[in-house]
Amino acid sequence: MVDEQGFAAYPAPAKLNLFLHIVGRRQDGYHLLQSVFQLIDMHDTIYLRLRRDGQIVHHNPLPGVPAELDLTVRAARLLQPKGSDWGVDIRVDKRLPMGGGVGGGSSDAATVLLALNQLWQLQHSRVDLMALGLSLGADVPFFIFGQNAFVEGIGEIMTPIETPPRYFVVLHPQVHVSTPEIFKDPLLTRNSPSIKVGDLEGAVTRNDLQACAVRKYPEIAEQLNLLQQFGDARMTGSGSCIFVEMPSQAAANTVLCGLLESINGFAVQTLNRHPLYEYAK
Ligand SMILES: C[C@](O)(CO)[C@H](O)COP(=O)(O)OP(=O)(O)OC[C@H]1O[C@@H](n2ccc(N)nc2=O)[C@H](O)[C@@H]1O
Ligand SMILES: Nc1ncnc2c1ncn2[C@@H]1O[C@H](COP(=O)(O)OP(=O)(O)OP(=O)(O)O)[C@@H](O)[C@H]1O
Repeated sequence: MVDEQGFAAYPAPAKLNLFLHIVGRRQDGYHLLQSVFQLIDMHDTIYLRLRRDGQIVHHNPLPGVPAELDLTVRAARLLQPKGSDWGVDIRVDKRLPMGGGVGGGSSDAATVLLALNQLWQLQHSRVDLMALGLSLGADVPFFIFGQNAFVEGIGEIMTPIETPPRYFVVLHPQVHVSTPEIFKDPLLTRNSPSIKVGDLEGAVTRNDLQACAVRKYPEIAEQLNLLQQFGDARMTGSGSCIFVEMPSQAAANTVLCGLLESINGFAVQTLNRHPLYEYAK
């Protein structure tokens, strides 16, 4: 759907890391992880309008993120063929908590790659877009993959998995967690035993980054305590967001309504596929 200014809307959904184990470290310092990445129905919306003057223009840069550093602009530049007159106007309706561990920036970048691949008639394959996306962030390939997945490597090796429909309460403690800072922590567990995708059912799992984040940010510890009364609450990614499963959307809403107004939260439902899944082959 195109609005009166000629912009078309493209969703950029969030993810939860249902667990995240660190199983090793590469020579370059990047960590080898194992995780289940689950798409959820909370999303940013990216508005795109084609240009034919080769320019990439961001109309509403995020506070603290200069346009040239925004992952949407970087994704468009990465995809733009050299000397091409294809360009794009970009507007972002930011809903996903930044630095929240729900992959907002990565998902925005993936949505731009998927949408512009079509709008600019480039016909890159899904695999090519995933490889391009990895240079923007470890989570970008997952969003281009577009299916819930058991993820390994630094985030680039994906095995699709079927996950049942589920409901979660997601809370956003108001702290900005630095991902590199958490990964650098000398106390980080880096030797969790490797598991096989076939052994996922019934496996005892956790988020290895959580202990470091809880030590550094008491706000995360407090809200985890709060959610733990409802179930096995844990952190997603490198935080700060935390989540707990609920039996239904109504139960998730009831929990949210019972929280202090100062607490930021969402009731979410899982997605089976990325809404732009069909944009890549
Ligand atoms: C931990 C996750 O949230 C899981 O979804 C992501 O893998 C993090 O992805 P991201 O926020 O897009 O992070 P990136 O921009 O790729 O990496 C930020 C920094 O985190 C560290 N990093 C990240 C991913 C990884 N597998 N090992 C790392 O050591 C590196 O120091 C890197 O410079
Ligand atoms: N379009 C964008 N949306 C959000 N952040 C962006 C964007 N472009 C650049 N950034 C930068 O990326 C940083 C991380 O943002 P993001 O919201 O993706 O973190 P995250 O949810 O913790 O990611 P992850 O789950 O991948 O660790 C931001 O603090 C911001 O400086």
